[in-house]
Amino acid sequence: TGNHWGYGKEDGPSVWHKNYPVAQGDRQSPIDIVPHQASHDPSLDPVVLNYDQCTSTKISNSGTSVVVEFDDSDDRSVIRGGPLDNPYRLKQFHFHWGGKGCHGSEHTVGGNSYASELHLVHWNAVKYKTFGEAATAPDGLAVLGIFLETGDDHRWLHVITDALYTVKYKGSVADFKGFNPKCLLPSSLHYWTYLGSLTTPPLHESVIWVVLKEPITVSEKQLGKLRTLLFSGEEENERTRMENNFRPPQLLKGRKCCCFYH
Ligand SMILES: O=C(O)Cc1ccc(OCc2ccccc2)cc1
Ligand SMILES: [Zn+2]
Repeated sequence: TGNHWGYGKEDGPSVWHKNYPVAQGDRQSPIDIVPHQASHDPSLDPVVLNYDQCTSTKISNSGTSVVVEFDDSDDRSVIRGGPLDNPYRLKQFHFHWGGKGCHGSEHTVGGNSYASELHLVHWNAVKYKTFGEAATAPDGLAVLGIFLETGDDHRWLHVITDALYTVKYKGSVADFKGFNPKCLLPSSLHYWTYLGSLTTPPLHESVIWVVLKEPITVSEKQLGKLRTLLFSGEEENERTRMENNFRPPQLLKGRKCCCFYH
């Protein structure tokens, strides 16, 4: 119905352009990051995450991912520095992942994809009044991308995976207070940055991407719990497992990807 989109054959990334023509724009995400072609920009500052006062409010199944929301009524949780001219407020984080044994990150590195990718979505509350307004502005959003690779259990991810049963179906929402995403960060904040877009419709070209080089490690078992979520709602008789909810890399179209070491 209408602008409904998904990750299936009929409604997936290859047909999004029909309802969202910007899908074929000049600054679409994700991209394949080629480390040796990324220019080292000495003017770039370290990225700074102030997540200390950060607490989550709720967890929900958006029908395309699992989303943890935050109270963004003040600057208690912000990302600043790096390529950013202002502090950007944390609004939500969500994941993209593959199917059993298949990789599911959105960005790729030298053509290689990771098992999954975590997106921490922030908005420029200095220049824009609401998230919705920022989401349509060229410098409105800053998304921190963190790769997940499989290995040992992640020490803190179980807090999220243990709550997934409460949001199994599309449209479900549950309380999810007190989770601080700083426990999901890798040890290094070395990053790549480039100008891109939302990786899901409406695909607005409003994202300054900051993609961390160092992945975090989660277990296959923990990733498998993400796949117990459903794309479908409780009322639907079709039960479609939520997996492979990633968009493949898009054309660079002349963009430069910069990198920062500190
Ligand atoms: O991280 C990503 O996948 C990009 C992304 C970031 C934010 C986001 O929020 C949903 C949304 C944004 C703007 C308008 C309507 C809905 C949707 C996608
Ligand atoms: Zn995302």
